Amino acid sequence: MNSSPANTAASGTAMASQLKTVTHKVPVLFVAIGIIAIAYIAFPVIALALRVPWGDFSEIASVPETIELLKTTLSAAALSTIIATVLGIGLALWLSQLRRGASAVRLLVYLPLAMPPVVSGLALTAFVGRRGLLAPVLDFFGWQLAFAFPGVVAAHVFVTLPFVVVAVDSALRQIDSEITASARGVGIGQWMILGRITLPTIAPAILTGLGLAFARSLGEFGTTVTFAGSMPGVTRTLPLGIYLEREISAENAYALSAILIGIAVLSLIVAGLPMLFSRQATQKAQVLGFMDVEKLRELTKPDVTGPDIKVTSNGQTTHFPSGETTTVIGMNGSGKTTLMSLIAGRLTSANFTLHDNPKVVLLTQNPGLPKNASVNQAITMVTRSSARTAELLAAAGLSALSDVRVSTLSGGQAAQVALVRALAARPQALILDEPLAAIDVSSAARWRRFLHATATDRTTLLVTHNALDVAGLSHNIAVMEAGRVVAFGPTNEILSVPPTSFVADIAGLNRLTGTIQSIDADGQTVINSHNQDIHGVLEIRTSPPESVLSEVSPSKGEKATVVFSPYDVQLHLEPLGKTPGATTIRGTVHSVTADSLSQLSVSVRVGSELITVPVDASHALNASINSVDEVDCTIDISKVRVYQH
Ligand SMILES: Nc1ncnc2c1ncn2[C@@H]1O[C@H](COP(=O)(O)OP(=O)(O)OP(=O)(O)O)[C@@H](O)[C@H]1O
Repeated sequence: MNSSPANTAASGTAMASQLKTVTHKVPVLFVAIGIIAIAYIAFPVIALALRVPWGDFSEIASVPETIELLKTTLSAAALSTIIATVLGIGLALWLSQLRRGASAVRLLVYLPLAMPPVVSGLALTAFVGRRGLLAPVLDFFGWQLAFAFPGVVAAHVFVTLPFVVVAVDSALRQIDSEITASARGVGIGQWMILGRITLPTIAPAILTGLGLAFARSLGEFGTTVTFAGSMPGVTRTLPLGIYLEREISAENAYALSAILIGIAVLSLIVAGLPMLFSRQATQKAQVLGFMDVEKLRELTKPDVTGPDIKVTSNGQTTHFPSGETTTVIGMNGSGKTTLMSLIAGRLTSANFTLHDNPKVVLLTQNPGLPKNASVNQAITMVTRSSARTAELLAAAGLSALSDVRVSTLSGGQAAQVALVRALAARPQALILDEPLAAIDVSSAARWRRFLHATATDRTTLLVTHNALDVAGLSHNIAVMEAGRVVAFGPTNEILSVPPTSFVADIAGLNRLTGTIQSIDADGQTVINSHNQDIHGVLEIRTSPPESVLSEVSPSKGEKATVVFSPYDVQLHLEPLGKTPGATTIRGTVHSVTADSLSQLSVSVRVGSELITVPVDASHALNASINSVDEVDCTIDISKVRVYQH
């Protein structure tokens, strides 16, 4: 049956509506503990509710004394919550960028939570009381805090501030740092990052902090009575009123307590409402369009072509030419990401210099898109024009994603949107770290076509482990090992004379190292590699890349590299005598892997190095190759290339 795009989308929608996350049950023990914990809180509240004289409740609630208590309580709570929220958000934002001393500041901010209320009141008295440290300043301005309403607010701010800081600080610490780093990288200003990315992300935490601060302020007692006293209509809040009423009429005290609990519950509900109504965003299955390579190229071209990227790292200078793509390859941990982060200005080091200052955009494997924004909004933060964003998305074939929330994008969709956003900044230098790894084969092919077409517009550095990227996109290769560029040169030269075994793997070649034993007039050379003599033909390179390989007249005892194709190797399970015209390498079988159902690759260990030999699957099975078997590998001498180090 044919499935049209419309059908596919419709079935995708139907699927999305049926999706539910599987919840994993916790052991019954924890259910029991949870119930005990809830009961521990609920039963005292229920017991209190049973003692409230509900028949007289409205009368008690409406007497002038109660209204007065409520006014003082609510105004102090509202004012102190506003002040604590402003101070708390500012402090938490500062803490989020503080490297040293952040733990000490956190300890200090959380201190009021651990201080006995009376001690907090005494501390405030010592600081801003009538004879406190700041008394001369307060007197100069004619301000009085102690035993006055501002003192109530000051006491409440002191005890509620930690609630806001704890909530906002922990939310800020959970923000993916790549989101803000990549936003800065594509040129989004710090106020826009704050207003459009950071604050919307932490909004639920701000509301939680605000609700907790308000509720805590409603119940504040000890600090207030110690610092501001209990003057009716001025500093006496509801908790103080309840405490005093307890001596006169327990029933009235219970009724006032019910009012206090009611307001506290209401404030927590109001603070939690946005989370209650915020539904988990979902995305319908989308059918993406086709890419218009030329249009996308036109829309993302830098205004001025940038200079070469010239960097000096640990005393070694490397040029990444403008208008070309350089693939940066190397084993895991060889320092590729670190070098790219240094070039993009995300890391600094005393041993690193970037000589020119092109407009660099780095796109890491993490798309770093703001989760709360739609795709359209995320890109418009860069373009500042929704019309241009729409053009970009259309050219990239991603219009269908325009209104989709970033948090609901699939990994491959997010990777493509992140590419569009990086390009929207019209970078002079584009650094891409495995940009196509998450993208499906046909979309990746389109992006490869685009990257190939746009290479002349800028300097492109591409960190990749993918041989297709290297073969299809790369003008030059930089090979990294142990934090250094150990070889740099045109792609075909680096691939034909792999400077490391890692590059040999990518190039699909076998590589062994050794020392030159002899060279005859025809260039026939004998190399001693792992105590074996290997015969080959010496190749003198006419344009050596800036690498470990160089053009010097070779002589006996010098280091050399032997290169040959796996397809030129014959594998023999029985020891061979001398074979005319061929060189023999003895090794042990290291592993056997299946390239396809009909073809296997046998990895043969030669000393500390490995070579690969493709063999017919049926042949290998008949011969039952084992990982410990000794084998002979023969290669036609004319197919063995020898290069001097
Ligand atoms: N020039 C350098 N100076 C100091 N430390 C470095 C340097 N280069 C790399 N490192 C350290 O080596 C580690 C690995 O580096 P990095 O993440 O850059 O490797 P990579 O090649 O990108 O690895 P992968 O392919 O796994 O992503 C990091 O902890 C990094 O801090």
